[in-house]
Amino acid sequence: MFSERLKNNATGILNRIENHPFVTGIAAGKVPNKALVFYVEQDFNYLTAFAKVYAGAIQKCASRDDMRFFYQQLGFTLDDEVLAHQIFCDVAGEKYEEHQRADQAPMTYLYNEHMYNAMRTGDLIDVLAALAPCPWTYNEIGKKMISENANSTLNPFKNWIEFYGEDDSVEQMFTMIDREAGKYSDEELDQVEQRFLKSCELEWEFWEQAFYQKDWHFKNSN
Ligand SMILES: Cc1ncc(CN)c(N)n1
Repeated sequence: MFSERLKNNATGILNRIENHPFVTGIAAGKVPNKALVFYVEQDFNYLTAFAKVYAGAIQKCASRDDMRFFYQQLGFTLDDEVLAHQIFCDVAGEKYEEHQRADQAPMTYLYNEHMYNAMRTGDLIDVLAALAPCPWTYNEIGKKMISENANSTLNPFKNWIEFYGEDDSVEQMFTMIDREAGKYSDEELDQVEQRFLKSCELEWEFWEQAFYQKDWHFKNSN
């Protein structure tokens, strides 16, 4: 299966994500407030772009079933994922409403443009490959934390861990990717794989950016 190849070739990156200090901090129930706030501000921006790419994907669908999947996921991104941001804000003692207008930091810009590029220039499989690492890596992170009992009632991130660890909707994306893959040559599938791996790398970059609050170097220089 093509999706197995994608996942296998991303194992190294997934491992680095699972061991990133932001992510191990969630499992341990301790993440610096500055990192949580930077994450929420950037993720609000990222999820807005993500929702627009889901909307773009609908235009590339041949069936109503595929359209419905993206439509439902669009609702999840716009409405349900608010919960994950709210948890981070609660832990940091911040009001969520005050963190929804930040400019894009460099990696948010890069990740958003990477997804938009797939939507503008690619087929359905390209869009799926660029989007799937978002739900995939979070589901893997959450499942691992649950398997290690990091979701105890003592952990303030318990609901965050269960929210992502129990959302396996990405499996439908991998099923669609496998169905679509049959239509493409080996060379074309190599390109699809590159889109997937770049998104996986950008997932790691996104944690890194928030943990160290990496912004544009010359943002406040004039
Ligand atoms: C950057 C990023 N990647 C993934 C997710 C989980 N949907 C997220 N909220 N933000």
